[in-house]
Amino acid sequence: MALLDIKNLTLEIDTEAGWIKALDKANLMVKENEIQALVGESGSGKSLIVRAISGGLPQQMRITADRLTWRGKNLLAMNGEERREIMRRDIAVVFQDPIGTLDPTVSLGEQLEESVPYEFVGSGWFWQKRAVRRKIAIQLLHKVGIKDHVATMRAYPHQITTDIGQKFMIAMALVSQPALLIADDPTRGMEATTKTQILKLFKRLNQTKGLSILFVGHDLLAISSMADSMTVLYCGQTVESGPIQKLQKRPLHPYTKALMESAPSFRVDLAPKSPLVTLPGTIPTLQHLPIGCRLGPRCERAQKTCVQAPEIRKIHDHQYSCHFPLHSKAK
Ligand SMILES: Nc1ncnc2c1ncn2[C@@H]1O[C@H](COP(=O)(O)OP(=O)(O)OP(=O)(O)O)[C@@H](O)[C@H]1O
Repeated sequence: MALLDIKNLTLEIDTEAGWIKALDKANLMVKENEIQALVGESGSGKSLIVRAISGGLPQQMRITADRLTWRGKNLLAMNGEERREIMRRDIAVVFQDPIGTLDPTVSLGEQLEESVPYEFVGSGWFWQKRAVRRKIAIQLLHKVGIKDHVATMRAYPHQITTDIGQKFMIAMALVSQPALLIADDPTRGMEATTKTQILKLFKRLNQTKGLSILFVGHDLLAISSMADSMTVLYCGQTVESGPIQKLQKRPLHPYTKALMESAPSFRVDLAPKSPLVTLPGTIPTLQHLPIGCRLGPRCERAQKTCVQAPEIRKIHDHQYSCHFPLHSKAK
């Protein structure tokens, strides 16, 4: 059974121009023990999917879905408390801008110790419980590659670097031993060495602890080095998903191909100094969304039919939504 299963998720935002579909029937599945990447250009709706999973959307957003389940249970039918319990124990999210989500007035050590679930602390006198919390916190910091736990635990959020901040937030996320870690663009803006450390950490957690990871981002090189499968989002619509090697070797959606080609080293067959092939135009704003397949105006394979949104088609574990996929006879 899939851990997380999202089918036809639509998220509308109330804007001055009325309700706008920022996500239009998006699909995503994360299986047990896998690293699933969610990729797409900036503004394609990746963070909105993360917010829809986390719950607690602001009033100007509303969602509908044919399926939004966690281990088969309907998240949309749950009350606030049930939903929070899943987010407390089963699903952990590392958001963008890690340090901004911490309390600036409390030391990192205290914040981490406080977030250890009471179930893990056991019974005893308060100083015994505090010692258990501290031990768990130190172990977590070492696990994420923070060696100097003393300095880190004493520090306040404004005193640490972005890299330590990101590792610290991963430690905070792991404290409840979740089954799924959602990392929203966790390596954005990081220098190469730290990025590699974080990616290796994710891979290790996946391989040794069986942690499932939803890795959200646009760094295709990083993603190809660690993810098992990939879901590609364009302007709020899921265009393709499947095992990463299949998408890499033989993408079926023109957008996936363009995305791959925009990351030159991702393509094994690209000759040195080849010109970069990218799509013409830019991702449309929410106020000017094309009808049907939203890639239409930028797609050289588009035809009249593309004003109707394509249904999902499947070839084994490879799914795509395109009327005129690559490698097909049409066009
Ligand atoms: N609170 C909001 N009000 C209005 N529009 C919003 C809001 N949040 C997101 N959007 C719009 O929804 C679209 C998708 O945003 P989202 O942040 O999910 O993109 P993204 O793929 O995560 O981008 P990035 O990679 O830059 O983080 C964008 O056009 C964004 O401007």
